[in-house]
Amino acid sequence: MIEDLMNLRWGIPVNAFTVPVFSIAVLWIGWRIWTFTIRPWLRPQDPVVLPYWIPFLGHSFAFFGNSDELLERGLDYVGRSNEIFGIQTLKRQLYIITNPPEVSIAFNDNTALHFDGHLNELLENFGFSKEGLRLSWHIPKPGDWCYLPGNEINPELASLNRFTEDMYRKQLLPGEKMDVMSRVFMRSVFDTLQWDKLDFCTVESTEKGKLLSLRELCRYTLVEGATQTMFGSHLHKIEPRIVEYMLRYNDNAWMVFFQYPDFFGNSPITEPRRVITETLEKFIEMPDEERHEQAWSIKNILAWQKVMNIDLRARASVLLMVYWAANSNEYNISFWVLAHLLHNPELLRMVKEETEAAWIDGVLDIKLLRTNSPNLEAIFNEALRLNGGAMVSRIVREPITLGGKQLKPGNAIIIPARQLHKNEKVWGQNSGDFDAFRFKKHKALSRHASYRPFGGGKTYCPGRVLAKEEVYGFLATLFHRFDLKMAEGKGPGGGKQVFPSLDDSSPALGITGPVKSHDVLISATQRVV
Ligand code: HEM
Repeated sequence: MIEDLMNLRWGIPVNAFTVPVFSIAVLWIGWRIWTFTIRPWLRPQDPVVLPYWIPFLGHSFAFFGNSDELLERGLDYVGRSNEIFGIQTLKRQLYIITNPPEVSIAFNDNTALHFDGHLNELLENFGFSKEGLRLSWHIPKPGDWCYLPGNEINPELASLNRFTEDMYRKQLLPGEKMDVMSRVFMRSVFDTLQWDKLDFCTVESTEKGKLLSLRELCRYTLVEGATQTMFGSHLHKIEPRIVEYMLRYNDNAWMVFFQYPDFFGNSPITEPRRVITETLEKFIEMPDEERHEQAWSIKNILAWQKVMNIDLRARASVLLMVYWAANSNEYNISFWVLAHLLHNPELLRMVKEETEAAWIDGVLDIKLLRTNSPNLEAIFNEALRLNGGAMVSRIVREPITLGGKQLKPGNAIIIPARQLHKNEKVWGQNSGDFDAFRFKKHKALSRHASYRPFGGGKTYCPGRVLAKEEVYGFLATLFHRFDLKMAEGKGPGGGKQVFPSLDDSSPALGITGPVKSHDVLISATQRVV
């Protein structure tokens, strides 16, 4: 029949090459018409799937490349109505949720939409074996090796994963334990930001002052600070270049999250991942009394991991996950806030007034700074809005109808911050522009369902208040010790510097940084304080 169709109908010569090619073409056209025209018409209750060319592979490559562009294409496909649509990856379909009421429902539903399935995948991606995974969910029962009633570490006898979550929440949410972390962080910033120690970000030094790279200034200072809050100086003693490796890890961390294939061990994530994991393993193997600078939560997590007897690699993987969460966003958000301030001297002056007011008799009052800086707060929120690209994910565990669409178990939902933060129906026609006073003029916007820089629901970032203290404290120290302005004549052709662009070349996990070759060069002089 195929031969008849080819020869008689279209006059295509019939041979061993044309018959299979023609058959595949017919099948492919049939698949496209069925999948993207007939089925959506027959099943309007299913989310519309953004059309793709290759069955099974779907949008996998586009998602790993520029996921932002792919999601925007999806929004265009549904007429920017914000109805739920699907994109197909190798593993499963991803339902993209961008309509504020549905976002709120999705964050609050912990039954049909579940984080644990996603956590299992994350743990495996980070290096857990099947056995490690089994042990990490095991709830101690009478008679078990790990059943230690009356123990002070885990009195509720929770599974290791639940215990770990409990530990970092207790450590990070506002209270005395968070304050300890904040103080350690600030001590590190005070130590790093010394005029004679700025080599790590100095591009040029003259008698009049220094030319600094904003990018390097933020990257090193903030990751160094976060490392100290969790591990004190222990990791540095094992691996002096730990901050450099962590930054390289961060630059490519999406490869771990999305299981990007590592061809022949040459992936840019391979070396930093190996070095950090080995460093953490050596840290874990140190006697407890020698790890005296570690954070309270790290000490407890390691103690219960030991009771559960999970393998060393799995123990290090958990630490790496928490270490990554604690340091991967602050340097990028600091970069963007400072880039806006340096490009607008009047904004810089206003913010400096606020940060200077928090220095009382030479001591920085971090609580005063956090709660009493309305301009800085508005600029911080706006920078989070424009550059926050987290894609929160949950696995669909039970059938659920959301926004009139039926979501199928086994697939996943994605709530993409960037698309929520650019929704013109919420943020207006200038949603893509930086408006320094947007959040000052409309205070309720920071609580809007379409504003999610810190995620939401069960995994709502526990470090959000600490993050604010860290970023504000960094800026306050910088402005107190140095006079900074945008360097003149460093732009194209010796002109004004161009505002850096967002790097959207790979899937975003949190605050996205600038394109790698973009920076802001700063003229800095030392202030006499
Ligand atoms: C501007 C800075 C920060 C941003 C934008 C940010 C963003 C986020 C987001 C979007 C999530 C949710 C991820 C998800 O649901 O998949 C999250 C979770 C988390 N964040 Fe942050 N974060 C920041 C700072 C911090 C800091 C400073 C720490 C710790 C010191 C931290 C620790 C965590 C932890 C442990 C989680 C996991 C919570 C859970 O799964 O229960 N974050 N963060």
